[in-house]
Amino acid sequence: MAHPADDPPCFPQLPTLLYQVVTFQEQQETMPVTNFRIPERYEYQTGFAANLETEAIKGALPIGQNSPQKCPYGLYAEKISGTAFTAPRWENQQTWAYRIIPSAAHSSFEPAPSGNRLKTKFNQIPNQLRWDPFDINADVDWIEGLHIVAGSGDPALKNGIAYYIYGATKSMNEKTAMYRVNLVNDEPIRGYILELFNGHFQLPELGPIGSNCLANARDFQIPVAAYTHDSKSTWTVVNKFCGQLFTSKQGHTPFDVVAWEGRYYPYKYDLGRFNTIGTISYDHPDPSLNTVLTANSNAHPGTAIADFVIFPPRWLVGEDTFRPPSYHRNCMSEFMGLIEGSYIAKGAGSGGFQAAGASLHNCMSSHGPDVEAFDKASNQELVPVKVGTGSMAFMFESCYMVGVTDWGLKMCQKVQKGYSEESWGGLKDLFTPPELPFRE
Ligand SMILES: O=C(O)Cc1cc(O)ccc1O
Ligand SMILES: [Fe+2]
Repeated sequence: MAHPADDPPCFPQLPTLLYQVVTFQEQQETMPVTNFRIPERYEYQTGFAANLETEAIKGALPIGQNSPQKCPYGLYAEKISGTAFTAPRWENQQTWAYRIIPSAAHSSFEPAPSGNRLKTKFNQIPNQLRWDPFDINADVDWIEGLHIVAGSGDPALKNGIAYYIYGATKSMNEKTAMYRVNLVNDEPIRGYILELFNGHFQLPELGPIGSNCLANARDFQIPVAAYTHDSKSTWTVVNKFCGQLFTSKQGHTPFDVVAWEGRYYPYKYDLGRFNTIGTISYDHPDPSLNTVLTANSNAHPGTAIADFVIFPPRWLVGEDTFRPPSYHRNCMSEFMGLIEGSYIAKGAGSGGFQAAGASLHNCMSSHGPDVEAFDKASNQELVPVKVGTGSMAFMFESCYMVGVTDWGLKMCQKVQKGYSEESWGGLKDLFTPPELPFRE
Protein backbone atom coordinates (compact mmCIF):
# COMPACT_ATOMS: atom_id res chain seq x y z
CA MET A 1 0.00 0.00 0.00
CA ALA A 2 1.41 3.34 -0.82
CA HIS A 3 1.66 6.11 1.64
CA PRO A 4 0.15 9.14 -0.10
CA ALA A 5 3.60 10.65 -0.41
CA ASP A 6 5.14 7.61 -2.10
CA ASP A 7 6.17 8.12 -5.68
CA PRO A 8 6.17 6.15 -7.86
CA PRO A 9 3.08 4.20 -6.75
CA CYS A 10 3.85 0.92 -5.19
CA PHE A 11 1.57 -1.69 -6.71
CA PRO A 12 3.71 -4.01 -8.77
CA GLN A 13 0.56 -5.94 -9.71
CA LEU A 14 -1.39 -2.98 -10.94
CA PRO A 15 -5.07 -3.53 -11.24
CA THR A 16 -5.90 -2.88 -14.81
CA LEU A 17 -7.17 0.49 -15.87
CA LEU A 18 -3.85 1.99 -15.21
CA TYR A 19 -1.58 -0.28 -17.15
CA GLN A 20 -1.26 1.99 -20.13
CA VAL A 21 0.75 4.43 -18.14
CA VAL A 22 2.93 1.75 -16.67
CA THR A 23 3.89 0.69 -20.15
CA PHE A 24 4.59 4.24 -21.07
CA GLN A 25 7.01 4.51 -18.16
CA GLU A 26 8.77 1.26 -18.92
CA GLN A 27 9.22 2.30 -22.49
CA GLN A 28 10.91 5.45 -21.34
CA GLU A 29 13.13 3.53 -19.03
CA THR A 30 14.42 0.75 -21.20
CA MET A 31 14.17 1.46 -24.88
CA PRO A 32 17.57 1.88 -26.51
CA VAL A 33 17.36 4.97 -28.67
CA THR A 34 19.74 7.24 -30.34
CA ASN A 35 17.85 10.48 -30.10
CA PHE A 36 15.21 11.19 -27.53
CA ARG A 37 13.71 13.82 -25.31
CA ILE A 38 12.41 12.19 -22.15
CA PRO A 39 12.41 13.59 -18.64
CA GLU A 40 15.05 12.25 -16.25
CA ARG A 41 12.35 11.69 -13.67
CA TYR A 42 8.83 10.69 -14.58
CA GLU A 43 6.82 13.86 -14.70
CA TYR A 44 3.11 14.18 -14.55
CA GLN A 45 0.24 16.57 -14.82
CA THR A 46 -2.61 15.94 -12.42
CA GLY A 47 -6.39 16.07 -12.40
CA PHE A 48 -9.27 14.14 -13.89
CA ALA A 49 -10.96 14.78 -17.25
CA ALA A 50 -9.29 18.15 -17.65
CA ASN A 51 -8.22 19.48 -21.04
CA LEU A 52 -4.42 19.40 -20.85
CA GLU A 53 -1.51 20.37 -23.03
CA THR A 54 2.13 19.33 -22.88
CA GLU A 55 5.18 19.62 -25.12
CA ALA A 56 8.54 17.87 -24.89
CA ILE A 57 10.13 20.63 -26.95
CA LYS A 58 9.13 24.21 -26.32
CA GLY A 59 7.07 25.49 -29.23
CA ALA A 60 6.08 22.04 -30.55
CA LEU A 61 2.40 22.71 -29.81
CA PRO A 62 0.74 25.09 -32.26
CA ILE A 63 -0.68 28.11 -30.50
CA GLY A 64 -4.33 28.99 -30.96
CA GLN A 65 -5.09 26.36 -33.62
CA ASN A 66 -4.87 22.62 -34.21
CA SER A 67 -4.00 22.36 -37.90
CA PRO A 68 -1.55 25.00 -39.10
CA GLN A 69 -0.47 24.67 -42.71
CA LYS A 70 2.89 23.46 -41.41
CA CYS A 71 3.23 22.22 -37.84
CA PRO A 72 6.21 23.35 -35.74
CA TYR A 73 9.49 21.45 -36.26
CA GLY A 74 8.09 19.47 -39.21
CA LEU A 75 5.70 17.48 -37.02
CA TYR A 76 2.46 15.93 -38.27
CA ALA A 77 -0.86 16.68 -36.58
CA GLU A 78 -2.92 13.57 -35.76
CA LYS A 79 -6.23 13.71 -33.94
CA ILE A 80 -7.39 10.82 -31.75
CA SER A 81 -11.11 10.79 -31.04
CA GLY A 82 -12.25 8.94 -27.92
CA THR A 83 -15.91 9.89 -28.43
CA ALA A 84 -18.07 10.77 -31.42
CA PHE A 85 -17.24 14.23 -32.77
CA THR A 86 -20.66 15.37 -31.68
CA ALA A 87 -20.69 13.84 -28.18
CA PRO A 88 -21.95 16.35 -25.60
CA ARG A 89 -19.26 18.75 -24.54
CA TRP A 90 -18.99 17.40 -20.97
CA GLU A 91 -18.19 13.90 -22.17
CA ASN A 92 -16.36 14.71 -25.39
CA GLN A 93 -12.83 13.26 -25.39
CA GLN A 94 -10.25 13.91 -28.08
CA THR A 95 -6.56 14.70 -28.31
CA TRP A 96 -4.44 16.40 -30.94
CA ALA A 97 -1.05 14.74 -31.11
CA TYR A 98 1.96 16.28 -32.88
CA ARG A 99 4.14 13.39 -33.94
CA ILE A 100 7.17 12.65 -36.04
CA ILE A 101 5.36 10.27 -38.43
CA PRO A 102 1.58 9.63 -38.48
CA SER A 103 0.40 6.23 -37.24
CA ALA A 104 -1.17 5.54 -40.66
CA ALA A 105 2.28 4.81 -42.08
CA HIS A 106 2.31 1.02 -41.64
CA SER A 107 1.95 -2.13 -43.75
CA SER A 108 -1.41 -3.91 -43.85
CA PHE A 109 -2.42 -5.85 -40.75
CA GLU A 110 -2.17 -9.63 -41.00
CA PRO A 111 -3.86 -12.04 -38.56
CA ALA A 112 -1.50 -13.30 -35.85
CA PRO A 113 -2.08 -16.51 -33.88
CA SER A 114 -3.73 -15.94 -30.51
CA GLY A 115 -5.96 -19.03 -30.22
CA ASN A 116 -9.02 -18.50 -28.09
CA ARG A 117 -7.46 -16.51 -25.32
CA LEU A 118 -8.81 -13.15 -26.47
CA LYS A 119 -12.13 -14.34 -27.91
CA THR A 120 -15.24 -12.72 -26.48
CA LYS A 121 -17.38 -15.84 -26.25
CA PHE A 122 -18.97 -16.04 -22.82
CA ASN A 123 -20.69 -19.00 -21.15
CA GLN A 124 -23.44 -17.76 -18.84
CA ILE A 125 -23.81 -19.92 -15.73
CA PRO A 126 -25.64 -19.27 -12.45
CA ASN A 127 -23.08 -20.92 -10.14
CA GLN A 128 -20.87 -19.00 -7.78
CA LEU A 129 -17.32 -19.36 -9.06
CA ARG A 130 -13.94 -18.93 -7.50
CA TRP A 131 -10.50 -19.29 -9.06
CA ASP A 132 -7.17 -20.23 -7.50
CA PRO A 133 -4.36 -17.82 -8.36
CA PHE A 134 -3.82 -17.81 -12.11
CA ASP A 135 -0.46 -19.11 -13.36
CA ILE A 136 2.28 -16.97 -14.76
CA ASN A 137 3.58 -19.12 -17.57
CA ALA A 138 7.30 -19.37 -18.20
CA ASP A 139 8.79 -17.43 -21.07
CA VAL A 140 5.80 -15.28 -22.01
CA ASP A 141 5.60 -11.55 -22.54
CA TRP A 142 2.60 -9.38 -21.67
CA ILE A 143 0.80 -9.93 -24.96
CA GLU A 144 1.29 -13.71 -24.81
CA GLY A 145 0.22 -13.81 -21.17
CA LEU A 146 -3.07 -11.98 -21.69
CA HIS A 147 -6.32 -13.99 -21.26
CA ILE A 148 -9.99 -13.04 -21.07
CA VAL A 149 -11.55 -14.76 -18.06
CA ALA A 150 -15.05 -13.35 -18.13
CA GLY A 151 -17.21 -10.65 -19.67
CA SER A 152 -20.34 -9.85 -21.55
CA GLY A 153 -21.44 -8.53 -24.92
CA ASP A 154 -19.82 -7.94 -28.24
CA PRO A 155 -16.99 -5.56 -29.11
CA ALA A 156 -18.29 -5.30 -32.69
CA LEU A 157 -21.43 -3.67 -31.35
CA LYS A 158 -19.40 -1.67 -28.85
CA ASN A 159 -21.57 -3.04 -26.12
CA GLY A 160 -20.10 -4.96 -23.21
CA ILE A 161 -17.07 -5.56 -21.06
CA ALA A 162 -14.19 -8.02 -20.76
CA TYR A 163 -12.18 -8.96 -17.69
CA TYR A 164 -8.63 -10.14 -18.32
CA ILE A 165 -5.79 -11.50 -16.30
CA TYR A 166 -2.21 -11.28 -17.43
CA GLY A 167 1.11 -12.67 -16.29
CA ALA A 168 4.51 -12.19 -17.92
CA THR A 169 8.06 -13.33 -17.23
CA LYS A 170 9.83 -11.42 -19.94
CA SER A 171 9.74 -8.02 -21.59
CA MET A 172 8.04 -7.62 -24.93
CA ASN A 173 10.24 -8.03 -27.97
CA GLU A 174 12.23 -4.94 -28.68
CA LYS A 175 10.50 -2.74 -31.22
CA THR A 176 7.07 -4.24 -30.67
CA ALA A 177 4.09 -2.24 -29.42
CA MET A 178 0.47 -2.46 -28.67
CA TYR A 179 0.92 -1.02 -25.48
CA ARG A 180 4.47 -1.74 -24.46
CA VAL A 181 5.25 -3.63 -21.27
CA ASN A 182 8.82 -4.18 -20.18
CA LEU A 183 9.77 -5.86 -16.93
CA VAL A 184 11.83 -4.00 -14.39
CA ASN A 185 14.84 -6.12 -13.33
CA ASP A 186 13.21 -9.11 -15.04
CA GLU A 187 10.72 -9.44 -12.15
CA PRO A 188 7.59 -11.34 -13.27
CA ILE A 189 4.40 -9.30 -13.38
CA ARG A 190 0.71 -10.12 -13.14
CA GLY A 191 -2.51 -8.18 -12.93
CA TYR A 192 -6.15 -7.76 -13.87
CA ILE A 193 -7.66 -5.63 -16.63
CA LEU A 194 -11.17 -4.36 -17.20
CA GLU A 195 -11.97 -3.40 -20.78
CA LEU A 196 -15.04 -1.34 -21.68
CA PHE A 197 -16.32 -1.96 -25.20
CA ASN A 198 -17.77 1.52 -25.10
CA GLY A 199 -17.62 4.68 -23.00
CA HIS A 200 -15.14 5.95 -20.47
CA PHE A 201 -14.69 5.89 -16.74
CA GLN A 202 -15.73 8.86 -14.64
CA LEU A 203 -15.33 9.77 -11.03
CA PRO A 204 -18.52 8.84 -9.15
CA GLU A 205 -20.84 11.58 -7.93
CA LEU A 206 -20.24 12.30 -4.25
CA GLY A 207 -23.75 13.47 -3.32
CA PRO A 208 -24.01 14.36 0.35
CA ILE A 209 -20.41 13.20 0.93
CA GLY A 210 -19.41 16.60 -0.44
CA SER A 211 -16.58 17.77 -2.61
CA ASN A 212 -13.76 15.51 -1.33
CA CYS A 213 -13.15 11.86 -0.40
CA LEU A 214 -12.98 8.56 -2.26
CA ALA A 215 -10.67 9.09 -5.27
CA ASN A 216 -9.71 12.75 -5.39
CA ALA A 217 -9.18 14.28 -8.83
CA ARG A 218 -5.77 15.66 -7.89
CA ASP A 219 -4.36 12.15 -7.43
CA PHE A 220 -4.78 11.10 -11.06
CA GLN A 221 -1.49 11.43 -12.90
CA ILE A 222 -1.08 12.02 -16.60
CA PRO A 223 2.35 11.75 -18.26
CA VAL A 224 3.91 14.82 -19.81
CA ALA A 225 4.87 14.53 -23.48
CA ALA A 226 8.00 12.46 -24.12
CA TYR A 227 9.20 10.95 -27.35
CA THR A 228 11.84 8.91 -29.11
CA HIS A 229 13.15 9.71 -32.57
CA ASP A 230 13.73 6.58 -34.60
CA SER A 231 12.71 6.54 -38.26
CA LYS A 232 15.12 3.79 -39.22
CA SER A 233 14.22 0.60 -37.38
CA THR A 234 11.40 -1.74 -38.25
CA TRP A 235 8.66 -1.86 -35.62
CA THR A 236 5.91 -4.44 -35.23
CA VAL A 237 2.58 -3.02 -34.14
CA VAL A 238 0.18 -5.51 -32.57
CA ASN A 239 -3.50 -4.68 -32.88
CA LYS A 240 -6.09 -6.41 -30.68
CA PHE A 241 -9.19 -6.16 -32.80
CA CYS A 242 -12.51 -7.80 -31.97
CA GLY A 243 -11.08 -10.77 -30.12
CA GLN A 244 -8.02 -11.53 -32.22
CA LEU A 245 -4.56 -10.21 -32.85
CA PHE A 246 -3.22 -8.68 -36.04
CA THR A 247 0.27 -7.37 -36.72
CA SER A 248 1.74 -4.86 -39.10
CA LYS A 249 5.23 -3.49 -39.75
CA GLN A 250 6.36 0.11 -39.86
CA GLY A 251 9.68 1.82 -40.33
CA HIS A 252 9.42 4.17 -37.37
CA THR A 253 8.76 4.10 -33.66
CA PRO A 254 5.15 4.63 -32.56
CA PHE A 255 6.42 6.42 -29.42
CA ASP A 256 7.04 9.66 -31.25
CA VAL A 257 4.50 12.15 -29.91
CA VAL A 258 6.41 15.35 -29.22
CA ALA A 259 3.45 17.40 -27.99
CA TRP A 260 -0.27 16.95 -27.43
CA GLU A 261 -3.33 18.71 -26.16
CA GLY A 262 -6.80 17.41 -25.28
CA ARG A 263 -8.82 15.28 -22.91
CA TYR A 264 -8.18 11.77 -24.26
CA TYR A 265 -5.07 10.38 -22.60
CA PRO A 266 -3.80 7.63 -20.29
CA TYR A 267 -3.68 8.23 -16.55
CA LYS A 268 -2.68 6.32 -13.47
CA TYR A 269 -4.01 6.34 -9.94
CA ASP A 270 -2.41 4.87 -6.85
CA LEU A 271 -5.08 2.94 -4.93
CA GLY A 272 -3.16 3.71 -1.72
CA ARG A 273 -4.39 7.30 -2.03
CA PHE A 274 -8.07 6.34 -1.90
CA ASN A 275 -9.83 8.19 0.90
CA THR A 276 -11.96 5.37 2.30
CA ILE A 277 -15.03 6.29 4.30
CA GLY A 278 -17.60 4.16 6.15
CA THR A 279 -20.02 4.03 9.01
CA ILE A 280 -19.13 5.64 12.31
CA SER A 281 -22.35 4.48 13.90
CA TYR A 282 -23.94 1.16 12.88
CA ASP A 283 -24.71 -1.18 9.97
CA HIS A 284 -22.79 -1.97 6.81
CA PRO A 285 -23.04 0.58 3.97
CA ASP A 286 -23.20 -0.68 0.40
CA PRO A 287 -19.82 -1.16 -1.33
CA SER A 288 -20.70 1.63 -3.75
CA LEU A 289 -19.13 3.79 -1.06
CA ASN A 290 -15.78 2.38 -2.23
CA THR A 291 -16.15 3.24 -5.93
CA VAL A 292 -12.95 4.53 -7.49
CA LEU A 293 -14.33 4.99 -11.01
CA THR A 294 -17.62 4.32 -12.73
CA ALA A 295 -18.69 3.80 -16.34
CA ASN A 296 -22.33 4.73 -16.44
CA SER A 297 -24.79 2.90 -18.64
CA ASN A 298 -26.56 6.19 -19.41
CA ALA A 299 -29.72 4.08 -19.69
CA HIS A 300 -30.58 4.33 -16.00
CA PRO A 301 -29.03 6.89 -13.67
CA GLY A 302 -26.82 5.15 -11.10
CA THR A 303 -26.68 1.85 -12.99
CA ALA A 304 -23.17 1.19 -14.16
CA ILE A 305 -21.77 -0.86 -17.00
CA ALA A 306 -18.82 -1.17 -14.67
CA ASP A 307 -18.01 0.19 -11.25
CA PHE A 308 -14.43 -0.25 -10.14
CA VAL A 309 -14.69 -0.72 -6.36
CA ILE A 310 -11.87 -1.35 -3.88
CA PHE A 311 -11.59 -2.59 -0.29
CA PRO A 312 -8.55 -0.85 1.19
CA PRO A 313 -7.33 -1.09 4.79
CA ARG A 314 -9.98 0.56 6.99
CA TRP A 315 -11.35 0.80 10.50
CA LEU A 316 -14.54 -1.01 11.37
CA VAL A 317 -16.29 0.54 14.36
CA GLY A 318 -20.00 -0.27 13.81
CA GLU A 319 -21.87 -0.85 17.07
CA ASP A 320 -24.30 -3.76 17.33
CA THR A 321 -23.40 -4.57 13.75
CA PHE A 322 -22.58 -7.63 11.69
CA ARG A 323 -19.55 -6.02 10.13
CA PRO A 324 -18.68 -8.06 7.01
CA PRO A 325 -20.85 -7.87 3.89
CA SER A 326 -24.15 -9.64 4.55
CA TYR A 327 -25.72 -12.46 2.55
CA HIS A 328 -26.67 -11.02 -0.72
CA ARG A 329 -28.29 -11.51 -4.11
CA ASN A 330 -27.51 -8.74 -6.54
CA CYS A 331 -29.06 -7.94 -9.92
CA MET A 332 -25.61 -6.53 -10.73
CA SER A 333 -22.81 -9.05 -11.36
CA GLU A 334 -19.82 -9.05 -9.03
CA PHE A 335 -16.36 -10.11 -10.20
CA MET A 336 -13.74 -9.84 -7.47
CA GLY A 337 -9.98 -10.06 -7.37
CA LEU A 338 -7.33 -9.71 -4.71
CA ILE A 339 -4.16 -7.78 -5.41
CA GLU A 340 -2.57 -8.66 -2.11
CA GLY A 341 -3.43 -9.79 1.42
CA SER A 342 -6.84 -11.17 2.35
CA TYR A 343 -10.50 -10.15 2.19
CA ILE A 344 -13.04 -9.95 4.98
CA ALA A 345 -15.81 -12.54 4.57
CA LYS A 346 -13.89 -14.96 2.41
CA GLY A 347 -11.23 -17.48 3.12
CA ALA A 348 -12.55 -20.97 3.74
CA GLY A 349 -12.92 -23.73 1.21
CA SER A 350 -10.36 -25.43 -0.96
CA GLY A 351 -7.78 -22.78 -1.61
CA GLY A 352 -9.82 -19.83 -0.36
CA PHE A 353 -9.82 -16.39 -1.92
CA GLN A 354 -6.18 -15.72 -2.61
CA ALA A 355 -4.16 -12.92 -4.14
CA ALA A 356 -4.05 -13.27 -7.94
CA GLY A 357 -7.21 -15.41 -7.84
CA ALA A 358 -10.77 -14.24 -8.51
CA SER A 359 -14.44 -14.87 -7.85
CA LEU A 360 -17.60 -14.31 -9.83
CA HIS A 361 -21.08 -13.95 -8.37
CA ASN A 362 -23.17 -13.48 -11.45
CA CYS A 363 -26.53 -11.75 -11.59
CA MET A 364 -28.67 -12.83 -8.57
CA SER A 365 -26.32 -15.61 -7.49
CA SER A 366 -26.37 -15.86 -3.69
CA HIS A 367 -23.21 -15.24 -1.75
CA GLY A 368 -21.85 -13.75 1.45
CA PRO A 369 -19.70 -14.72 4.42
CA ASP A 370 -18.63 -18.33 4.59
CA VAL A 371 -19.45 -20.36 7.71
CA GLU A 372 -16.24 -19.46 9.48
CA ALA A 373 -16.53 -15.73 8.75
CA PHE A 374 -20.17 -15.72 9.84
CA ASP A 375 -19.34 -17.38 13.18
CA LYS A 376 -16.48 -15.02 13.81
CA ALA A 377 -18.38 -11.84 12.94
CA SER A 378 -21.48 -12.87 14.90
CA ASN A 379 -19.52 -13.47 18.08
CA GLN A 380 -16.62 -11.05 18.04
CA GLU A 381 -16.33 -8.29 20.60
CA LEU A 382 -17.32 -5.09 18.77
CA VAL A 383 -14.32 -2.95 19.59
CA PRO A 384 -12.84 -0.77 16.81
CA VAL A 385 -10.80 -3.03 14.52
CA LYS A 386 -8.51 -2.21 11.65
CA VAL A 387 -9.11 -4.66 8.81
CA GLY A 388 -7.37 -5.25 5.53
CA THR A 389 -3.93 -4.13 6.60
CA GLY A 390 -1.57 -4.98 3.75
CA SER A 391 -4.52 -6.00 1.59
CA MET A 392 -6.27 -4.71 -1.47
CA ALA A 393 -9.33 -6.51 -2.79
CA PHE A 394 -11.38 -5.09 -5.63
CA MET A 395 -14.67 -5.65 -7.38
CA PHE A 396 -15.85 -5.02 -10.94
CA GLU A 397 -19.59 -4.56 -10.56
CA SER A 398 -21.62 -4.62 -13.77
CA CYS A 399 -25.26 -4.33 -14.77
CA TYR A 400 -24.59 -7.02 -17.41
CA MET A 401 -24.79 -10.74 -16.83
CA VAL A 402 -21.15 -11.77 -16.80
CA GLY A 403 -20.22 -15.01 -18.54
CA VAL A 404 -17.01 -17.01 -18.42
CA THR A 405 -14.80 -17.88 -21.39
CA ASP A 406 -13.87 -21.48 -22.16
CA TRP A 407 -10.39 -20.61 -20.96
CA GLY A 408 -11.72 -19.22 -17.66
CA LEU A 409 -14.00 -22.19 -17.11
CA LYS A 410 -11.81 -25.09 -18.21
CA MET A 411 -8.51 -24.43 -19.85
CA CYS A 412 -6.96 -22.39 -17.07
CA GLN A 413 -7.75 -25.26 -14.64
CA LYS A 414 -8.12 -22.85 -11.73
CA VAL A 415 -11.83 -23.09 -10.94
CA GLN A 416 -12.20 -24.31 -7.37
CA LYS A 417 -14.38 -27.38 -7.08
CA GLY A 418 -16.88 -27.28 -4.24
CA TYR A 419 -16.58 -23.52 -3.63
CA SER A 420 -20.24 -22.99 -2.81
CA GLU A 421 -20.71 -26.19 -0.78
CA GLU A 422 -17.63 -25.54 1.32
CA SER A 423 -18.46 -21.88 1.86
CA TRP A 424 -22.14 -22.06 2.66
CA GLY A 425 -23.11 -25.73 2.80
CA GLY A 426 -22.30 -25.84 6.51
CA LEU A 427 -24.50 -22.91 7.55
CA LYS A 428 -26.64 -24.13 10.40
CA ASP A 429 -30.28 -23.53 11.12
CA LEU A 430 -30.01 -21.17 14.10
CA PHE A 431 -33.69 -20.29 14.17
CA THR A 432 -34.99 -20.28 17.73
CA PRO A 433 -38.58 -19.04 17.66
CA PRO A 434 -40.34 -18.23 20.87
CA GLU A 435 -42.56 -21.00 22.10
CA LEU A 436 -45.95 -20.55 20.44
CA PRO A 437 -49.05 -20.33 22.59
CA PHE A 438 -51.07 -23.53 22.52
CA ARG A 439 -53.95 -23.37 20.01
CA GLU A 440 -57.10 -25.48 20.15
O1 LIG B 1 -18.04 -9.37 -0.84
C1 LIG B 1 -18.82 -9.05 -1.74
O2 LIG B 1 -19.64 -9.82 -2.21
C2 LIG B 1 -18.86 -7.60 -2.19
C3 LIG B 1 -19.65 -6.78 -1.27
C4 LIG B 1 -19.03 -6.01 -0.34
C5 LIG B 1 -19.76 -5.25 0.57
O3 LIG B 1 -19.13 -4.51 1.48
C6 LIG B 1 -21.14 -5.28 0.53
C7 LIG B 1 -21.80 -6.05 -0.42
C8 LIG B 1 -21.05 -6.81 -1.32
O4 LIG B 1 -21.66 -7.56 -2.25
FE1 LIG C 1 -21.50 -9.23 -3.05
